[in-house]
Amino acid sequence: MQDFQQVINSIHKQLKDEINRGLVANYIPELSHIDVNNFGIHLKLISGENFSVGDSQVPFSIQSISKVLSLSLAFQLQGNALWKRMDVEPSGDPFNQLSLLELENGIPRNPFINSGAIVIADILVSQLKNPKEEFLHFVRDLANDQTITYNPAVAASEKATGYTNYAAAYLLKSYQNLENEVDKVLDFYFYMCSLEMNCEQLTNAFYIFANHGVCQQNKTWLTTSQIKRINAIMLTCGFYDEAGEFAFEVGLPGKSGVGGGIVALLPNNFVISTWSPGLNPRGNSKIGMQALEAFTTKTKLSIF
Ligand SMILES: NC(=O)CC[C@H](N)C(=O)O
Repeated sequence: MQDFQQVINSIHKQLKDEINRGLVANYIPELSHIDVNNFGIHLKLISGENFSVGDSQVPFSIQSISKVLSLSLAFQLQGNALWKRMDVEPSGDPFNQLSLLELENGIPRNPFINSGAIVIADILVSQLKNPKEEFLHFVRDLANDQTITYNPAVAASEKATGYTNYAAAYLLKSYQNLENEVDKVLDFYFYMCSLEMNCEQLTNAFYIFANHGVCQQNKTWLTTSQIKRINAIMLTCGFYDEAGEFAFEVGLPGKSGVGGGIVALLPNNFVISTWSPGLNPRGNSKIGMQALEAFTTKTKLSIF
């Protein structure tokens, strides 16, 4: 077996002093205080073995990574009916782009751009009695970790400044693709994005995507076919308008968030998470992408 600890140690060492680390997201004021020098990696093999380096135990705002988890819960509850309300095509546009939504009559391109994730939030608000509590329980159970929580200050900060998300939600409403009131749906959406997890917790939560829907506690959460579909959407749409570049450089399905986290996986093999809060111009973690490119190149483990 390869010496995975040595591989991630060397990647961490090589990138930890890189001067150009990208810029911390500041459009959500509460995220702008995060130290750009944080850098952690956690690798979990399908066997359950763990390898960690750097700030892998420090919780951070998972932001758009939560969109994979909300899609999973909505898919579990609604099955294929949810595809009537959104598509599964990459947008090739930034995550908060609105013009496509108008052009395509209120049907979001995919569940990982903001408008698609707002429709998923609407589905969960309709289906669940206490959406915030039940979504949090779902994530905690998936990761087998009851310490995972929301950060209400981050949710409030985004609520106060999230005008583009309000615009997207009103546009969806005008096309009758939002059942609930805009404020109610966005309140849940902002909480969902404010979830805090560390690299290890993320690999635990995403273990099911590498293991046909079955978590480490042997519980089945989604069918093999549903997992296949979610992994396909992660590969084609997981990195906003940089999904092609991520597939080209890294070659794994994955998802990023503006908090600087990335989680990626190789089915039947491993889940890996990185956190480095500096973003490139397209909103993906700069150092995280470089670390994952180095990982799949050094280990020769990618879907290609
Ligand atoms: N890409 C992201 O991580 C964006 C999530 C953020 N909460 C937003 O809606 O803008």
